[in-house]
Amino acid sequence: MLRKFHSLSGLMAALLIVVLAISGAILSVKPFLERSQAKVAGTASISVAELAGKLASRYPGVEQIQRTDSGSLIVYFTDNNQTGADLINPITGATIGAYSASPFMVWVKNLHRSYLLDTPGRIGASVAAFMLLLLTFSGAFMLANRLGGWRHIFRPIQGSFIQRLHLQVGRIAILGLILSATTGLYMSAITFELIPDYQSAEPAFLEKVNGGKPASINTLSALQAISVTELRELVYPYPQDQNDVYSITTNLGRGFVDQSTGQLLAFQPYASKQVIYEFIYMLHTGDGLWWLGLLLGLSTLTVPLMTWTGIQIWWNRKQSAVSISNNTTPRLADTVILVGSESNSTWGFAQTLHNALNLAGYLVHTDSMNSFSNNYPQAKRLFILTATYGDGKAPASASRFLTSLDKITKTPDLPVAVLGFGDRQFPAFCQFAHDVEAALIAKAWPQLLPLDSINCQSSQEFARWGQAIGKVINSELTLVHTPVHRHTMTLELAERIDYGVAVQAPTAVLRFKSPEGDSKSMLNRFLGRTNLPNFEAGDLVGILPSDSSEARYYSLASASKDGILEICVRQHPGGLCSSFLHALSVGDTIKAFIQPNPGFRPFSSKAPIVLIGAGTGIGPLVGFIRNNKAHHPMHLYWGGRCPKSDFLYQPELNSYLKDKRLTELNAVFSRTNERSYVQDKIALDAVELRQLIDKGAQILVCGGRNMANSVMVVLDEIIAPLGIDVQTLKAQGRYREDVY
Ligand SMILES: Cc1cc2nc3c(=O)[nH]c(=O)nc-3n(C[C@H](O)[C@H](O)[C@H](O)COP(=O)(O)O)c2cc1C
Repeated sequence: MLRKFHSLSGLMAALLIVVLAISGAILSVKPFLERSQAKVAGTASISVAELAGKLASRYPGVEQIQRTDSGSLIVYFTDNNQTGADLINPITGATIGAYSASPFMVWVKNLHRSYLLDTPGRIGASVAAFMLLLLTFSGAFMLANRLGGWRHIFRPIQGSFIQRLHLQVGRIAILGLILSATTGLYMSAITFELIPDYQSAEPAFLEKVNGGKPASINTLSALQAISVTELRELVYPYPQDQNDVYSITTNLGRGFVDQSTGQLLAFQPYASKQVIYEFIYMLHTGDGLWWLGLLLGLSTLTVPLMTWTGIQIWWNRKQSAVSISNNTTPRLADTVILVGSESNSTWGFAQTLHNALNLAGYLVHTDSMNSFSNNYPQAKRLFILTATYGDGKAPASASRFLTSLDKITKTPDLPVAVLGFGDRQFPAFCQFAHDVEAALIAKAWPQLLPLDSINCQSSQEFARWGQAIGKVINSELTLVHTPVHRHTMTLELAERIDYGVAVQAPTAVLRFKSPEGDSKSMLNRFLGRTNLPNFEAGDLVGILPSDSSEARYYSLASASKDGILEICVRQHPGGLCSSFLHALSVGDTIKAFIQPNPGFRPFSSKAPIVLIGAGTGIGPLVGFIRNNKAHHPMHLYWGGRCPKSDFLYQPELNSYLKDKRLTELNAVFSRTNERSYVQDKIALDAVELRQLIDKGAQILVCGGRNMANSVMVVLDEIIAPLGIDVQTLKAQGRYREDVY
C-alpha cells in the first residue's frame, strides 16, 4: 500500500517536483552570492544617520535606502528625472556599482513560485510541494520498514546499486526536503489566505508633524540610534514637503521619523505572526542564513536523482512482476497459494508451483498473503511461499498477513505448508516464514508439511521441496523453476587459465566476453561500457549447461566495468556444469544470466576489509581487490593445496600488492610441509585481526561451508575480548559470507 502510493504519486508528480526542486536549488545560491558580495563586517557600529549623511552630497535625489537580508545596501535615486539604483559600501558610503536584479534569477523565481503561470501555476507549485512532503514521509517509512524499524535507520543499506543509491541519497536529504516542503507549503497557505495574512498593522496615521525646517539627515536623533545592520528600508520624504516624514522599517518594526526634530513617531513593533512568517521565509529561502540556503539547495538537488532512480526501481519491479495465468477464483479453488514477496522473485516460484499443480489437475488460486481472506470454501490445501526482509520482517506483499491471521476466530480444516525464501547471509534466515509457521501452530492450524526453507532462490532446493509435497498430496509434482524474468545472454569464452591438475583439483579461471564485442553506442564506448549487462564482483552468474534448463550459480570475480565476465571454477567429478565449463575452448559460447548478490560487497568506506577464502572462493575476493582503486586497506587470507600447482591468481595478487590495491597477502597451503589451513593462519594473526576488527573492519568470507564454519569459530575466539561475536558483526553488516 505504502509502496503503491509512493510509486504512483511519485510518477504523477515527477515533472512538477523536479522543476520545483531544480529552480529551488538555483535560487538557494542567491543568498550565498549576495552575502559574498556584501560588505557586512564592521557595519554594526555605523548608524543609519551617519550612512545617510555620507550619501547626501553624492545622491541629492535619493529616494530610498534598502538593506537586503544578505546585508547588501542599495540606494534608489532620481537624477535628471532618471531613476537609478546603486550598490553601496555601507562603511565608506562609496558606490560599488549600479544595481539591477538579475533577469535570470527573476525568471527562475517566477518558475519556482508559479511555473510562470500565475494563479494556476501557484496552485500547481503548492500541490508539488505537498506531494514532495508525502513522498518524503512515505519514503522514510518504507526505508524504516526495510531496515527493520526506526532504531536501525542508520544501518548499511542493501539492495541493487540503484536501490542503494535511491535510499542512501534519500536518507541524507530527508531533513532538508521536509524543511523545504513544509516551509513552502506554509508560504503557499499564506498566499491563498488559508492562514491569516502575516502583515502587521501599519503604524498609526500621523495627525500632526512638526512641519519645521528639515534638519540635516545625519543629525536626526532617531536615525542616529538605529544601526545599519538593523535597517531594512528608509524611504525619504517627498522633496520640499515639510509636512512629510521619513518612513523607516527595521528588524523590529515600522515607524516614521520627523524630518525637523528627528523624533521617532508612531513606531509599530512587528506582531508575532509576522516574526513567525519571516522566520519561516528565512528557513525556506536562506535569505539571511546563506549556509542553510545552500544546504537546502543541495538537498533539493537530490530530487532529480531520486526521481530517476525511483523510476528505474519501479520499472525494474514492473518488468519482473509476474501475473499468474490460469488463476482460479478463491471461491472455486481446491488449492490456494499465498505469496509474500518484496522484489517479486517468489512470485516466479509460485507460478511454477501453480503450473505444476494445474498440470496435475488441481484448481489453483494464487494471490498475495495480504489478500488472505480465510474464505476458500472448496480449498483442501494451502501453500504459503514467503520471503523475509528487513531484520527478519515481512516482505511488502505480506505486511498485513499476521494481523489478518490474528483476527481469525475459527481455524479452518485447511492443511498448510509454509516455504520460506531467504538468504543465509542474514542472521534472521527466513525468520518471517518461521513467524508465520509459529502463528499458524498457535491457531492449531493443521499441517500439510512442516516449514521448509530455500536459500538464495535455489531451484534445486525448490525442486526437492516439490517432490516432498508431491508425496503428501499423492501427485507427481515436477517443479522446474528457471527465473522467468532473467533474460539469458550468450557469452563467449575469451581466455582460460588452468591450475591444480597436479593436486587432483583441476581449477580454471574463465574469462568471458560478449560475442558482439564492444558496444557500438558512442555513449557506451565513452563511458567504457561493454555489451555485457551490469554486474559487480560478488554477484552471481547463473549458467545453463547444455542439455539442462537448471542453472548453476557461480560467484563473479569481475565487475562489468572490467570489460569481462570472470569466474573461477573447480571441476567436480561427475559435476554437470563444472565439467561442461571445463570442456570449453576459447571461442565457445554459453547461456547465462546475472543474479545480483548485493549482500556480498565490501563497504565503500575507508574501514579495513578482511577477505577470507579457500579454493575457488578467491574469485569474488580478487574482484574486490581489482576494483579497490581507492586503495582502502585490504587483507587477504586464502588457503590452497600446493603453491606450485594451484596458487590461483598468483601473478595478479602480486601486482595488486605492488600497486597497493592489496595491503597484505596471507596464502597458506595444505599439501606442503606446513600443512596449514586458512583458519590456522587466522588464529596465528589473532592480535592483528582483533585490532583491525576493533577499528571497524568488515569481513567477507567466500568458499566451502566447512571452511566458513571453522573460520567463524576461530574469529569468535579472537574477538571475544572485544565483547562481541560474529553474530553481532553479521547484524551490523560487517560479516558477510558467500558459501557453498
Ligand atoms: C534488503 C534485504 C533484506 C533481506 N533480509 C533478509 C532476512 O532478514 N532474512 C533472510 O533470510 N533473507 C533476507 N533477504 C533475502 C530475501 O528474502 C531473498 O532474496 C528472497 O528470495 C527475495 O524474494 P523476493 O524477490 O520475492 O522478495 C533480504 C534481502 C534484501 C534485499
